[in-house]
Amino acid sequence: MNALLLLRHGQSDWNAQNRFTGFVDVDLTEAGEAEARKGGRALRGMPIDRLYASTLKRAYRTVELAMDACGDNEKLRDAEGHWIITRHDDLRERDYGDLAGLNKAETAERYGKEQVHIWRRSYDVAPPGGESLADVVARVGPYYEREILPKLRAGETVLVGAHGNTVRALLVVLGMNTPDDISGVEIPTGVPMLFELKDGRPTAYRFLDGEAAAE
Ligand SMILES: O=C(O)[C@@H](CO)OP(=O)(O)O
Repeated sequence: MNALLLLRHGQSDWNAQNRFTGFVDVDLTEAGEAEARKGGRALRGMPIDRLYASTLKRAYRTVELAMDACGDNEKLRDAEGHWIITRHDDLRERDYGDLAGLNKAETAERYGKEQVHIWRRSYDVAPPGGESLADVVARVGPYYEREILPKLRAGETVLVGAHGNTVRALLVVLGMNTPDDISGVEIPTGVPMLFELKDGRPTAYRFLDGEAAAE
């Protein structure tokens, strides 16, 4: 049985500092690296055929660390021993535009909690100079249909290393959530999500907990 696996990156420097990140290419914290390894342990025994990630290092480094901790899957390494990961800009985090780099709590004090919540969690209101979740759906959806869905239909198990808002966008693309109820969905860092498939299309998902798997 094949599956789709989504993995939000581990904690980043700017997650830890509570700053809007978006397209800014910040690295993982040590805690984020540990989360990635823990997520990888939860993937042990999964017959993974293909790896995808965004072009941002917090996403592809999470996939690399998870795969290191996962063991096996040697066919997914290149001649130099690096993990073969298809990286694409369409899988990047939502562009936070003018908010990138700002502290989230300070921004809420300045513009009001409600306004900041709208920028962060509404479906179709974009933060100034940035992308709404609907914009992210419009770039992630076609990439998924074009690149990933055919692999699932061919029977492959695919791991995608992504971001909070690209995972949320994919939940809409996959029909797990709607534009109306996605605002209440938060994605934990470094915890793999396993999607069951029917005719290559995801029908349901659950989180795989690394610690439980390690025990
Ligand atoms: O700052 C960001 O890029 C994202 C993810 O960390 O933040 P938010 O959860 O507010 O959309």
